[in-house]
Amino acid sequence: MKRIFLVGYMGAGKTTLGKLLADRLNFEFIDLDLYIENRYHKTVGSIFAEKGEEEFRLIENNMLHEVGEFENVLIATGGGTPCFHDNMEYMNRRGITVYLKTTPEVLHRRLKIAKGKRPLLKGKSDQELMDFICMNLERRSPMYEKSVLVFNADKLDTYEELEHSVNLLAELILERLGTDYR
Ligand SMILES: Nc1ncnc2c1ncn2[C@@H]1O[C@H](COP(=O)(O)OP(=O)(O)O)[C@@H](O)[C@H]1O
Ligand SMILES: O=C(O)C1=C[C@@H](OP(=O)(O)O)[C@@H](O)[C@H](O)C1
Ligand SMILES: [Mg+2]
Repeated sequence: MKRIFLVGYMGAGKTTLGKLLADRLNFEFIDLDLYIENRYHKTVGSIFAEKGEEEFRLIENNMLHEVGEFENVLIATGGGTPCFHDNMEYMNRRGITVYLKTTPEVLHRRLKIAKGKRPLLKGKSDQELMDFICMNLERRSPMYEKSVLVFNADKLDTYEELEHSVNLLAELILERLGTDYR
């Protein structure tokens, strides 16, 4: 079953780490948000604004089921993906799920500078952002924790840290896949 799903909160590093990890494992990289944006010719932000979150979650569910049919792919999901519809169960049936786990403090530091293109965070003050992350992460964690693998993704800030994390995670996944792709 050569299909990997990265899950975790916004800012956990699914997109950043995912790209490098896919290269390392020789898997095709798919970012679910980008896949949706290409298909709908709209940004995630404008889908939220024009159709609302409920409609976005239906689109996300449909597109997940589409990419979940592909082989040899590493899919970076959106932070909310595991928390709606049958998505988490579906991913666990279709491949290896990996939870990129991060503390609220690290997420806050990253998202402070990257909240603009995330509709759920837009316009929040620093304090509001911290409160939202803590509350929302607590609610979502039980879904993330259903992943097959859990990986600490707090250290992705420098190139060295990122490379180290990619190496560690690649080892973990290769072990799980039971096949040597190196
Ligand atoms: N090149 C970069 N320069 C500065 N910060 C970055 C860079 N790449 C990622 N980050 C930070 O790390 C966070 C994690 O990025 P991302 O991979 O987009 O997370 P996710 O896909 O899980 O939401 C970003 O929101 C940003 O704060
Ligand atoms: O957590 C969420 O509900 C969302 C996370 C985003 O993806 P990232 O986790 O890549 O930021 C994107 O799918 C959308 O803005 C909603
Ligand atoms: Mg992302």
